[in-house]
Amino acid sequence: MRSAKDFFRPLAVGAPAPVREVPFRPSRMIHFFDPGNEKMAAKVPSIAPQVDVLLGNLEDAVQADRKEAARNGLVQIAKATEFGDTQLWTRINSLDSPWALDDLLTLVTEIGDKLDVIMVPKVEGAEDIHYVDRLLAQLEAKAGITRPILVHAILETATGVANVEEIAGASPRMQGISLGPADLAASRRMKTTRVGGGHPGYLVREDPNPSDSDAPRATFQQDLWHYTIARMVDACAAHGILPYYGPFGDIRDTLACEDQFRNAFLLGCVGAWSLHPVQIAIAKKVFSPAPADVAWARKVIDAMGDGTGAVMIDGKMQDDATYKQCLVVSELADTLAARDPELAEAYAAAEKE
Ligand SMILES: CC(C)(COP(=O)(O)OP(=O)(O)OC[C@H]1O[C@@H](n2cnc3c(N)ncnc32)[C@H](O)[C@@H]1OP(=O)(O)O)[C@@H](O)C(=O)NCCC(=O)NCCSC(=O)C[C@H](O)C(=O)O
Ligand SMILES: [Mg+2]
Repeated sequence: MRSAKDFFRPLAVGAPAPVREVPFRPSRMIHFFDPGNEKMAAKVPSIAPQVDVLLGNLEDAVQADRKEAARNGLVQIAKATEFGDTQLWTRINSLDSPWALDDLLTLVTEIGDKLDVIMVPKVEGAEDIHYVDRLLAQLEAKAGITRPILVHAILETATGVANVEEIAGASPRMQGISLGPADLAASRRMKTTRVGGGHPGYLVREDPNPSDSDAPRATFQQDLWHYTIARMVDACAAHGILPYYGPFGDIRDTLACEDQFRNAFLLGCVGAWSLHPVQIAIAKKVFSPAPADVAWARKVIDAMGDGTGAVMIDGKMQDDATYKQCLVVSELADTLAARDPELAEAYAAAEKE
């Protein structure tokens, strides 16, 4: 067994030192595109400034005979594009596929200095992260990369969910985890045929009316993903990494997409995937705290002084714990406002009201 003291030592001679804390950079939307698709690739220069993260997807949704085109397309795009503050991520093929090794070999040696995070699909346990961790260190050393590339796992098998805590803590490279509801549904043998979102059949029904057994009984649709997201959020928080809702496949149902994203935001997620340009604005809106909430949080922080004790504000009791919640909202708002001048203005205006 390796000593805990070795955790922050490079795994290969010449590789950069691992990070001690995951940098919190805005990542409200991880925008997926297929780098081998000419139409999507042509949109990269205009989409990059609108999104927090641009992700060149090499895995599912890229046809088997287009895998190399996608990989090479990403190399070309990364070399030709100046991304500014926007992060560049990729999703490699799954570790048991014929493409994963070449994905890593090519991307790290060709564009490793531009890649912030590598998303690894279908992660089942710490051993998958350990494999990627060592290989990345060797490739970083070979390519002369000076800052470590971080790793993001997708939670999309029943085994992965069972092992989510060990995955979250498997390496200092771990940046975050996303829910992969489509593969997870298949892995669990759920009887859905969707990518994320709810299902009208997954519901709770109101009790019968004792005085009128024929009276209609209301039903309430439940969230299929609540358990998994809550578990993922706890695992991520315990290990200081970031949780994300994954994809919402019904592109036209922007309202339900917004609801799913908001549930995830309220439960602790910092972002979601956007699969189509129309989902970018939804994620931006949902994963940026509302100006009124930020103004309230700042009012509580100002009133609470050193954050201890109890006070009443507008009829509501505030104490150390609400102070801490308000710090979460206010600090997130500060980070996002530093990237987004419109948001900064909206927060400043709400504070004056
Ligand atoms: C979902 C799509 C296939 C829809 O594409 P399309 O039918 O072309 O949509 P539109 O006609 O509305 O597109 C309008 C224009 O916008 C471009 N476009 C579309 N999507 C993107 C994008 N993501 N980035 C950039 N540009 C985009 C179109 O090319 C049109 O251009 P033009 O004709 O010039 O105006 C498509 O959106 C798509 O493929 N999206 C990505 C899908 C994807 O990445 N899927 C994988 C992630 S989800 C997953 O893997 C499941 C998960 O792992 C799990 O297990 O849960
Ligand atoms: Mg998947």
